[in-house]
Amino acid sequence: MCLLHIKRAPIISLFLLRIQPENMEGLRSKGCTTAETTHTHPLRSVQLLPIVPFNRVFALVYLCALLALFYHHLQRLLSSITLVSFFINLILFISDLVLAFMWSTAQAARLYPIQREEFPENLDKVVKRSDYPAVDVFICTADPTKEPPMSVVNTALSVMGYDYLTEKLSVYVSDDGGSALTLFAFMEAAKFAEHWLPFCRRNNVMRRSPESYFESNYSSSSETVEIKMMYESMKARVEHVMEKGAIEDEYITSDEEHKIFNQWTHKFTIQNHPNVIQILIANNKNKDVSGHFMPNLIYISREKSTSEHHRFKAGALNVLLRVSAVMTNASVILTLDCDMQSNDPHTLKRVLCYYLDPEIYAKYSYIQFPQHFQGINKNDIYACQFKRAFEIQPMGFDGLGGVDYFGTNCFFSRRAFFGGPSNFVCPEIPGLSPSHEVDKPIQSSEVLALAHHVADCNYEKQTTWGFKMGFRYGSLVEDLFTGYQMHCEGWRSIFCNPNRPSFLGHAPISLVDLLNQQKRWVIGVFEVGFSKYSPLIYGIKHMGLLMSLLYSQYVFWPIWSIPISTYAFLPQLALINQVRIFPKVSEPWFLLYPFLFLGAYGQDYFDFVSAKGTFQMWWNDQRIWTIRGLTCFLFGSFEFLLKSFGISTLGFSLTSKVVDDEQSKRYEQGIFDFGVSSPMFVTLTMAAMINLVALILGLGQFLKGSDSLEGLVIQMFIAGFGVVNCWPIYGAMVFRIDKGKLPVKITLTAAFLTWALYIVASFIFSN
Ligand SMILES: O=c1ccn([C@@H]2O[C@H](COP(=O)(O)OP(=O)(O)O[C@H]3O[C@H](CO)[C@@H](O)[C@H](O)[C@H]3O)[C@@H](O)[C@H]2O)c(=O)[nH]1
Ligand SMILES: [Mn+2]
Repeated sequence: MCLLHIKRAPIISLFLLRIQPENMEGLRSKGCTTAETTHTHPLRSVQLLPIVPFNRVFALVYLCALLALFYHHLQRLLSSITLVSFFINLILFISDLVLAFMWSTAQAARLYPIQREEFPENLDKVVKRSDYPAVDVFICTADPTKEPPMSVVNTALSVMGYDYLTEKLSVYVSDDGGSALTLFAFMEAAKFAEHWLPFCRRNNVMRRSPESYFESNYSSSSETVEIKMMYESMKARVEHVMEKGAIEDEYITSDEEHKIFNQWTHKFTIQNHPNVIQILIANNKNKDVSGHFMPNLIYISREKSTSEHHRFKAGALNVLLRVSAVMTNASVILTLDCDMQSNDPHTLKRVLCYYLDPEIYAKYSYIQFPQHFQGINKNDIYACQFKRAFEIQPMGFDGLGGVDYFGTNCFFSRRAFFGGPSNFVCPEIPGLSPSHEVDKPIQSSEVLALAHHVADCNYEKQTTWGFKMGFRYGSLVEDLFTGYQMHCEGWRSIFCNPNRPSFLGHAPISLVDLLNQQKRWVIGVFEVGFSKYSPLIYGIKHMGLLMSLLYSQYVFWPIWSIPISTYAFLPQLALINQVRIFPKVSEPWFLLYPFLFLGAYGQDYFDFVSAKGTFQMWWNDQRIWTIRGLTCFLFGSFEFLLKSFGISTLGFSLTSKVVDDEQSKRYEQGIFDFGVSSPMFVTLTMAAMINLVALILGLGQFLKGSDSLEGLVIQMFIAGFGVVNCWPIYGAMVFRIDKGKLPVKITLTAAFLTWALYIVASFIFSN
């Protein structure tokens, strides 16, 4: 059976097929020879992006310009007369070296980007519905105050509503917050699901999270009014319980429920408590109001003990992997964060367009869908969409051998958690093996006893969980690390980006939340980049040059802060002191600079708009890139250093999913939100001040008609560019009075430090 149909861009592809990386081999050989036989019902196609030839030629041209630049750099470095000029030249050289390295990593994504398409409508013509594989969904939550249970419940309902064989679907919820309130919300949700699931089926609802459905423009009828009332009353109960912080007796309706909540004894704390595993819906038992079986719904709060490291989300996912192996052991696993929801009930069919092919199942470890977000403001001022990482570069990764794992919206083959495709790592008990057949109902006492055993917090001792099996430990970005390790083991992966987003989620919408989130990522990626698994040492041996280069872009992500900080301060300080550090307009070397700048920015802009971005979005995206360079990249790197020296330990600081009304109003209006006194804002404000001062002084000289100006054009341009980028900061510093303005303390600290920097720089430059 061949389910593959390769569609290629003409002419160039013939050439490209010869030089494409071997990872595409599987797709190619199978596709070419057997596509014709099932041509009438293809399930998928692959296409090379037409931009590829241009990308390759441009990469060559740009490379030549870079070589010229470094020749010029070396020349200047060797001809430096004073120590000061030597150091300035050295800093510029290092910064440009980092830029060039990051450029080369980005090229890896531009050499072979592919786009896939699936045809789930053909599925029924090729396979019987009863042959569909079982699917286990993993949803993680960790704190009921930062991740409101109602929103987690909506996530679960949205996937429980998948258009699939309900007897083959199971939803596992991991609650690292160990909260009875979250469990209460899920017990309510299980009751509501009896009405909600048949309602969605009958009305062919596309967004099966009730909250989003009722926010949308649905057509009102007596049925919708009724179900909405049911939903609102459930929501009111959950929110009431949340407000009280406890479940009052009137909300507990049976002895069984009493027994469940009695597990929360006075000794029960978040850091120290026994396992709670609760089967809320069992698909062999519970039926919805229309008589249909429902998907399994299982709540798990794994055992925690202050003496055992719980390994954050990766630890939670590994518990889910084992408990689900004992209960249902589905061959396909979906991981979902609690801030994501299904936006398309037919997504599983799309996944089957790949996984029904045993060839694909044997070689590909996961199918990653992009993270799309709702509630992003018009121009995405904080660049929350991460278009480059979630949409553009994944196509490049995919063409080379496999997209990285984003931590959510990803369908794994269970087998991939147990060693490479040709190197099976056997779990310590046979009941956890991906090939093990579950033959007992999930509520049976044996199954439950084993489930409790494998969820114990010391179960992993003396096993290879987290190192050779399951989700990987050792990095705060367990997602990137896990996907990376799988690629090193020889797995490939698929990027699937349908027109209608399959998932929609929430991104942080306050600047400080965003920077803190990315500070955690910085630490996490460095934990990979500077480990023995670094792509430049380990990866290159296992995945080849291009894949490891591309991964390097992610694991060395924070080193952007070297060139960004240099270009945010050095040319400006030199300009203030009338010191020239770039070529004059009349020198031929001058031309390199506009070419390199416009070339990089232009290509980036093109990539961005090709992924349905707008000019303003792109502009905001590059602004946030510079802001990151001056804030979370710097501070995260520093924290990573402290951690490496054993001075501090770092945890997974959850991203808050709650915002106040004023904050979201400002966000909707596109106004930057500073508000809190984060030290990260100090460096940012300093850069804003220096750039403004440099530009004003530079313009002053210009009006005076000073001779030296010809040499300072590049510096003037950089300061001007800096000022335009810092625009929102000046407003927040001086003109605004709302709560989101820059705190006075920050402005004053930054002003003092800027002044100190200015004095020191003047002293240095005058010597
Ligand atoms: O000890 C923990 C910590 C977190 N989580 C869950 O992990 C998910 C992601 O946490 P969040 O605070 O939303 O982090 P983000 O930075 O928004 O998440 C991105 O980055 C993470 C890695 O840092 C990935 O795990 C995520 O999938 C990816 O979306 C949430 O569902 C949490 O409930 C746990 O289950 N246990
Ligand atoms: Mn998140």
